[in-house]
Amino acid sequence: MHKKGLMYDLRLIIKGLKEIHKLQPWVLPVAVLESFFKAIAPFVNIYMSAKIVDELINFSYLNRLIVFVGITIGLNLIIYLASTGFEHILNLLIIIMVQNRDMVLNRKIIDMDYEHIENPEVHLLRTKIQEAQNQSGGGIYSLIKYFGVLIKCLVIVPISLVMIVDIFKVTSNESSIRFLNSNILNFIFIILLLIGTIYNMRLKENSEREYFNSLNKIVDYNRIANFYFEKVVDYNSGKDIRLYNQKNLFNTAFGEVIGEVNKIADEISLNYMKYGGANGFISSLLTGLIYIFIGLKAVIGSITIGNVVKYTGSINQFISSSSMLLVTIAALKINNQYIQLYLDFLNIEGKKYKGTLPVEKRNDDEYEIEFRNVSFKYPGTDNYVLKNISMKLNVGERLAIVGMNGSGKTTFIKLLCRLYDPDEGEILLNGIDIKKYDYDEYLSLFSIVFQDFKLFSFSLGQNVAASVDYDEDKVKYILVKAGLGERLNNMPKGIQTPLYKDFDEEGVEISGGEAQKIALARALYRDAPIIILDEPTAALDPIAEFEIYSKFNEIVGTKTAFYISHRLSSCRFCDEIAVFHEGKIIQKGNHDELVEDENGKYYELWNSQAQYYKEEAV
Ligand SMILES: Nc1ncnc2c1ncn2[C@@H]1O[C@H](COP(=O)(O)OP(=O)(O)OP(=O)(O)O)[C@@H](O)[C@H]1O
Repeated sequence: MHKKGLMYDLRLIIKGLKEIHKLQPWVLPVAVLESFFKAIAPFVNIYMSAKIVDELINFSYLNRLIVFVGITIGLNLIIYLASTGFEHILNLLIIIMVQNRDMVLNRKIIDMDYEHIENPEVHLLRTKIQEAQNQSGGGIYSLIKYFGVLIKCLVIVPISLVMIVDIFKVTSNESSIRFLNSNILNFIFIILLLIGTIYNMRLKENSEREYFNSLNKIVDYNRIANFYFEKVVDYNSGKDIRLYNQKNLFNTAFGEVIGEVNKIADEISLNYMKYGGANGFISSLLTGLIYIFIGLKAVIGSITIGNVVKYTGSINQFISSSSMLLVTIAALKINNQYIQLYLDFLNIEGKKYKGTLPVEKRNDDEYEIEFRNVSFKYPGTDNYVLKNISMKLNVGERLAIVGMNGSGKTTFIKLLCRLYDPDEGEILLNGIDIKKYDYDEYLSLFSIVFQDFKLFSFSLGQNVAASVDYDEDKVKYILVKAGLGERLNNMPKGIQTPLYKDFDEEGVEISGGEAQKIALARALYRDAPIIILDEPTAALDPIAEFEIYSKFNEIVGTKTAFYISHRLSSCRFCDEIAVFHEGKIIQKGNHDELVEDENGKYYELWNSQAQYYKEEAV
């Protein structure tokens, strides 16, 4: 929880401005210049109009009049050119700043420790930032906008005060007009003006606060609505929605959210009517008051007619800018919550210990891996998913990991490739704790196919090589090896064919089994010394599965291999099988040894599957 208060708000605004400066160093100076020129523009006209009117009334020299008109036109032109020029530059810079901001956020996610990616709180934080941006530009974008308005108000308020101050000078003591030219009238005017202005400011501030609060609520509902929308348009969810007739479920949930959003939209309109009406009324009173006061001063001759223009214009500028100043401060305070989200996200720290030790490059692929008393529970949970795991995998060996759903097999692999670090115990590579190795070098030892692998809407070749540039012959060779030769021949652009139709109409849709073969090919292309396959054949047809198994030794070669599967028959070719149960390794050995232990879990699992095959065969 962050401590709130004036200093907190100020500090946050400064931090936000520093971020803006990092994203695009020219945005702030250009915003200041743009606001400055916009702020002084009305005063040039107010001041020069007063001069021209006075000159017209006391007409003496045409030349002077021409000079005043010339100066007015000239200054207007310069200020117009400067302010529109800076406005254009600023808009361009803001576009660049926004792109850089998105890049910073995306890079942060890509570089983040994996455990943060799986953390729903981090996900929620990122979604909230995105929603605030989509909804109202909340965050960095709004900060630069409000900053510009703030500068403009901060320039206008003192200038207007300087321009007004003369009106309060008492110039004559003539008894008939003494009251009209007295400090008492000035005092009454100032008090009425202040009361009206402050009241109007409060009204505007309240109105904006309520508006922002309502927007804030909409951000939350929009997040939910977007979730449903994404699911509805996603063709993968489309099947389930239709087949299980979940249309009503979605329509009702969507309808409820839209209903809530509409309620808030009504609130906003009501709020505008309520505050807008009151604000308009007070503003009219104030304008009347100003004209009466200045008119009286003109009637008694204490100010010139030209100055009537100057004072009314300046007072109006003062009133509108001072209330805008307050509104902007309120808006900045509200925007601070989004700035805080942005900073919180950027400040998510990597907890992973990053070692520096280079991994020994071995031509013989002699890498030995040992788990020593490893225990682990997922962050934010209390249950150990792995308990006191100890095992050693010798060079070139194939280890099969079997066990019931949720017994910890995938988690074991996640620890091995340091997506998480163990809470207790250590994992060793050639006798050294894997944390000590340079992380990227360590990861380059592994070719992994997870069961929930993802392919992307790039070309087939780029998917296999996981890179923009690649060795085409090698990709083709490996695709054939992974059993995708025939499908490749049917692809319109061969390995250049884009996968999926997200970005390219010529993209091809692929089946689950084909996707699995491509994922396998990606692992093989990497040619790392340790290969990990998590349910690599689950989506394959029996023939493809048979082909992969029969080529398994050829595919794996001299590599060390970890192999997770629920099909025990496919684990028989492994040197060792580890049976996981409730986070522990309860049995170890090769198939023949394990199947002999009639009281063991492996025997139970094996028989339940074998029985199924036998029954099928009958
Ligand atoms: N990110 C996570 N956060 C919290 N708990 C998790 C997370 N991922 C997995 N678990 C839990 O850890 C346990 C082990 O999961 P794991 O995926 O390792 O099992 P598995 O043996 O691979 O299962 P399966 O055979 O179904 O793939 C499960 O109870 C699961 O709910």
